[in-house]
Amino acid sequence: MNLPEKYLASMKEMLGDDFESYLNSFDDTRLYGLRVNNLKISTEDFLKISPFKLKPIPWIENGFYYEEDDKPAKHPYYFAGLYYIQEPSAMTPANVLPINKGDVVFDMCAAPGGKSTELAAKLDNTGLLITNDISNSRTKALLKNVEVNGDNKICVLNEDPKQIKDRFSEFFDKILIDAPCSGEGMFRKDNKLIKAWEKTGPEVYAEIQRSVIMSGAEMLKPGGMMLYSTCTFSKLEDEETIKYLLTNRDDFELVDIKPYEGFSHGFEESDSDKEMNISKTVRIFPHKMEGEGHFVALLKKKGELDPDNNIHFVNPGFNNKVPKEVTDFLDSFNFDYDSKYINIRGTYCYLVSKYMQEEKGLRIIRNGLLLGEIKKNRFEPSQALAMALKLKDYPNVIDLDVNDERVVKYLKGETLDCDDFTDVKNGWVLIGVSGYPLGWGKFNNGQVKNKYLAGWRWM
Ligand SMILES: C[S@@+](CC[C@H](N)C(=O)[O-])C[C@H]1O[C@@H](n2cnc3c(N)ncnc32)[C@H](O)[C@@H]1O
Repeated sequence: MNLPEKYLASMKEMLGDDFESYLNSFDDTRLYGLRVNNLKISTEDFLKISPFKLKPIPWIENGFYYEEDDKPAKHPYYFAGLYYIQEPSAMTPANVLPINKGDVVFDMCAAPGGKSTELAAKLDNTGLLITNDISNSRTKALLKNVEVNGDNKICVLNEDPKQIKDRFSEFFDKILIDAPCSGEGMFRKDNKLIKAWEKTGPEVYAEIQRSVIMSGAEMLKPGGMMLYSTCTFSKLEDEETIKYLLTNRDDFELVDIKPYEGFSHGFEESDSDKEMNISKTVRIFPHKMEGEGHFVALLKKKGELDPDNNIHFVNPGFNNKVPKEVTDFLDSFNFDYDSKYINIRGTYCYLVSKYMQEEKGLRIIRNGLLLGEIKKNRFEPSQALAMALKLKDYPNVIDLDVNDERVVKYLKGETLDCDDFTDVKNGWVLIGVSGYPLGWGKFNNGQVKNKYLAGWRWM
């Protein structure tokens, strides 16, 4: 592997005696990780049904290493949203940021959703998660991932944080900034990032990171917590970004992160670094533990946030009449909703978190859970709604065994013969795999017309 001279020199300076073992780590086998989606399944239950050779990631309760030939992205449970595939050290930020049920949370640089899906699982469909990315094309993958995950108290935005910081001033209880960075920690995993580093190095990213973290500081409530992370080793992008924040905002302080034997401390190089407690930040190095590389800093904004009496902005609700075909459908099964928060936009219906601001002036990719579409006085439930349900909540279900060949046929968009399901009634049917929803079908005398979202099909 050809690493840039300038990069090697900076790593040598940073690591000293450890430099050789860092270089040797490029010969180690690549690490693959998956994180169980506890919104849908407990880690214990997942382990009972997992077909993969898993090994626990010691510092992440719901994280596991898998082996390359396991191919978890080609398994029906992946389509059911039971896990998210993620590099092990990248699981750390969302794991470290403490989330309470009911929190209003902002994931500022979120696409494709690796951190947001875990934050949403911790929220357990309470509160609000605003998940944002500046790149419009990347928000498409973000939306898909939060929908597969089954999240319903979400809003996906496509904004530059600078543009919205005044509007969301002191709005959030928790903020996660997984900043755009030069990606040095991913060099082992992806050679393309080395070329990109040569074109756009730490200096360019450091400027963006300072802007993003300062916007985050304004949007956090006093007493709230903010997590800053990168997947790079550059001090300029890591410790220096935190020092920039702490120098400019004396209402922020670093907080201890639960230790793990493989974690390294951030570099504390001067008296002022010591005063700022820079060593409370955590570095993950691939020669010290089984993770590719990350930097994580947990910060608190001074003040008090009382989890039992936390005041949020509450939206008065939408002033639209919800058509009867929509409420008839939603009332036909076990679904908890307040019709005041159903927003009708054209033919589409959304269930929005009561903590979300008005949409006007925001570049919204999705506000709330897309419930479905009204078509000629009929209601068609959405793929996102199917993913947000539990199979037991819907009365008309075809639950296929994971080894049943009809599961893959369904995911490929094919019509299914299901006359062995004698109890199923004609009409909307929720198709499941071994107890977990995959999507909708229309049952008609033993045949299922496939309603799985075309863009999500198994290829
Ligand atoms: C490291 S990636 C995020 C990965 C994501 N958190 C995950 O775990 O899947 C950084 C993201 O920041 C976005 N980004 C770049 N500049 C930004 C800015 N000024 N504000 C918000 N997002 C930005 C990029 O488009 C990119 O998707």
